[in-house]
Amino acid sequence: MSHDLADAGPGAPLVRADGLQIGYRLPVCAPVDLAVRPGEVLAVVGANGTGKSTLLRTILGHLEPLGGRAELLGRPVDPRSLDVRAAVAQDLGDDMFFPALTVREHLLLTCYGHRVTDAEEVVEDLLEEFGLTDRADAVPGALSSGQRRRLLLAAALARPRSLLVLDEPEQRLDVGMRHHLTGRLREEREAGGAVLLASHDPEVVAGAATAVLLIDETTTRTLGPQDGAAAVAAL
Ligand SMILES: Nc1ncnc2c1ncn2[C@@H]1O[C@H](COP(=O)(O)OP(=O)(O)OP(=O)(O)O)[C@@H](O)[C@H]1O
Repeated sequence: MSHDLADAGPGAPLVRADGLQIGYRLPVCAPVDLAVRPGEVLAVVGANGTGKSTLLRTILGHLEPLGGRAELLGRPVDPRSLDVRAAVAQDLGDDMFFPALTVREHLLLTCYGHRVTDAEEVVEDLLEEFGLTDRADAVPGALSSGQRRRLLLAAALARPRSLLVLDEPEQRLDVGMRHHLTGRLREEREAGGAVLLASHDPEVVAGAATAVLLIDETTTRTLGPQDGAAAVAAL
């Protein structure tokens, strides 16, 4: 799963923010400090509209920071960098597909693009894991919303990565698949991967996170997984 990092030494944060101000001309929340190292899962939580998606997009370089600093792989964020694209898998929940490619072809394309050996086997396993085997020859337009979400997750997991960034991956999943996702994220960290995710799901937070960042307009707080899950449940 893991990809060698050019500059980051062992245990160095794969993603880091210092006094990072995020928003659209005006900040949407308090400045953010965070670091995610190999083997850590940081869950960003907060009420609707507090800026979780904005934070992930800024850290990935899709949005410019309003102030402060963000780093990926120990360097200022550059989403075009080959190292970043090779090391960072992401699923931000956007239904972005090639309309004429099937489910299986999307996953194979992802594997080929990232030089996955035994791509066919990897893809068949992911189809099975995410309950998509029966839909492998369907095009995205013919899928249900939940099936499209599972395809996005499967695609993020089909490729090698050192850092996985997920925006509310539990959305549109049934209880069983949310439970599976929790275990999958735990396995990711146990294998030395790093995960940064936004979540509204107490089970995902309690079961997978190693730390929780609670954000709102005026403050940010770092909590343990159990307190973080309780904070999510109380939102
Ligand atoms: N493209 C945009 N231009 C201007 N404002 C935006 C844009 N996208 C989001 N916002 C605003 O920024 C704030 C933070 O939105 P964001 O989507 O980051 O919140 P969130 O915490 O992810 O919310 P949710 O839990 O509902 O997904 C909200 O007030 C939102 O309306």
